[in-house]
Amino acid sequence: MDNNTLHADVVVIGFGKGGKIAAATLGRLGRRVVLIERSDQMYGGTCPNVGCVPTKALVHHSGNRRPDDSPQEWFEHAVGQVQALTSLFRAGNYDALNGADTITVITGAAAFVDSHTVAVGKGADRITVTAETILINTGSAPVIAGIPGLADSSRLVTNVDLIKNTTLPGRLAVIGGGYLGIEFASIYHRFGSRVTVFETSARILGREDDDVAAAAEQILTDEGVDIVPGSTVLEVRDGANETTVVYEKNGRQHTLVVDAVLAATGRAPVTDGLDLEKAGIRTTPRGAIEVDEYLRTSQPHVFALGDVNGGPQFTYISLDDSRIVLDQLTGEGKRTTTDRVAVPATLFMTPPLATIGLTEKQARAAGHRITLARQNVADIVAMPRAYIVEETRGLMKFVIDADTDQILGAALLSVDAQELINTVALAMRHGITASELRDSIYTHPSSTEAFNDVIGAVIHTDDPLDV
Ligand SMILES: Cc1cc2nc3c(=O)[nH]c(=O)nc-3n(C[C@H](O)[C@H](O)[C@H](O)COP(=O)(O)OP(=O)(O)OC[C@H]3O[C@@H](n4cnc5c(N)ncnc54)[C@H](O)[C@@H]3O)c2cc1C
Ligand SMILES: NC(=O)c1ccc[n+]([C@@H]2O[C@H](COP(=O)([O-])OP(=O)(O)OC[C@H]3O[C@@H](n4cnc5c(N)ncnc54)[C@H](O)[C@@H]3O)[C@@H](O)[C@H]2O)c1
Repeated sequence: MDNNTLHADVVVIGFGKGGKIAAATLGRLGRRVVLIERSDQMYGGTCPNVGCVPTKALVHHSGNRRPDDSPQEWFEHAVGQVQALTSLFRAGNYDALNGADTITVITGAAAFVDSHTVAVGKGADRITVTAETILINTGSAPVIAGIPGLADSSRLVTNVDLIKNTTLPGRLAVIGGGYLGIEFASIYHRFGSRVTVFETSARILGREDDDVAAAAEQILTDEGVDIVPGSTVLEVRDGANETTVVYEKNGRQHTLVVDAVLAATGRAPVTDGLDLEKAGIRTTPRGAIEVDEYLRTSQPHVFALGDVNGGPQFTYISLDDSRIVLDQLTGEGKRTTTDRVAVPATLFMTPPLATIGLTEKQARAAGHRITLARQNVADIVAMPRAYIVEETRGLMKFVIDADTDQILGAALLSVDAQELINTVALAMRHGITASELRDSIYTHPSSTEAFNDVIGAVIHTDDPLDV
């Protein structure tokens, strides 16, 4: 074969979490793997380059700014630190794969030629790769809402622009009060931007119970973030030096002048340019690649992993997708997406909001008789750590099945919540009851020992005997 025609056992399209883990594992097992990534700035995918890692590093740096530090200088320094970190991770990701004898990394956008062949590049530079198995791991990209003037605005920014630009926007409008919008609102406010969040729903964080979303909203508004729930952005109008956001709230029209507008209204699977139709690979009405519970597409030798398959958009889900695919390719072929129990999530505002399982609303709708336990962090006597680290804001809430004492769900808006939720997840997965979690021995002073108090702090029960 010439240099422009390769044959591999496995081709991976996209250097995301699931794809790279699958590539590394298969390479170690002696399979010939070709991984194709369209951008030399994206080795390792979204998470280490423009997603989880830089945003959480910015949470860290924004929290360290002292009142007398110049916002612009502090921000520029922070972006520099974050870029150094992401460069390091990017290089590490590239070397880890391309350094292996069995793995070749090609940089360029891949497209299907037929169901066993993908091509990269054009003309004399075109490389064609055929393979028995193909993994698609092309991730997701921001949805730009169809608001007049938004897509063409010179001040429209995405997570990628914000993370890389060293100029701190003086006034930032965030459209969307979900994970991305609230994390950026919290971060940029703490760096010194004047931040306004526009959310169409009656509340930000609409998936959470009202008491939890209200507590998160209160923390943000107390800090000085402006939140405009129940609003509709009608137009984004560029001026010479600034942009005007025109919006409606309670039937009245208002304007806000800003320096940047962040689109945070969701992310859609990336399938553009893949020429899926040439391979006979179907997509869903929402634009995701259609997969079964083993992540096989409509072509059984082609798998789709991570955000592109329309599943929950988290790095650890992409990682778990790779376990399912590897089990198909090298294991017993039993693992499926339906095996997942109690998948936690954390929104990294300050303090973080970590959630798992059913909300109170969902538990009631599902017909459970429930016991509710909830305490404000400031009132949790067993958790002096909150006072030690001077972060006593937030609350912890547990939704417990009154009949079985199993934990149905939890929402922890608290310092260290991103760690605490993993203990709750483990308990839920392994059938550890709420009482057992409450009565366990935890180190002191730690945040986990809050469970000793909170799970006993019953505020409501559906059990008639207890009323
Ligand atoms: C700002 C932000 C913060 C986030 N924070 C968190 C967090 O804290 N925790 C968490 O769990 N999740 C977080 N997420 C979500 C998480 O980043 C994603 O769910 C995860 O990265 C998806 O990984 P993936 O494997 O699907 O693919 P990705 O990591 O998105 O990788 C896909 C890769 O495919 C490449 N590609 C696309 N098309 C082609 C093509 N035709 N040819 C070749 N290559 C192609 C892309 O360039 C990209 O590198 C965050 C997301 C964002 C945007
Ligand atoms: N910490 C994390 O794990 C993390 C952080 C960032 C992003 N993510 C992932 O990325 C995904 C995408 O994040 P996201 O925040 O963009 O999406 P999202 O779905 O979480 O939130 C979008 C929000 O925008 C609102 N909205 C939609 N259209 C609107 C409009 N025209 N005007 C105003 N508001 C509007 C929705 O009601 C919703 O509240 C998340 O769902 C999450 O899976 C994860």
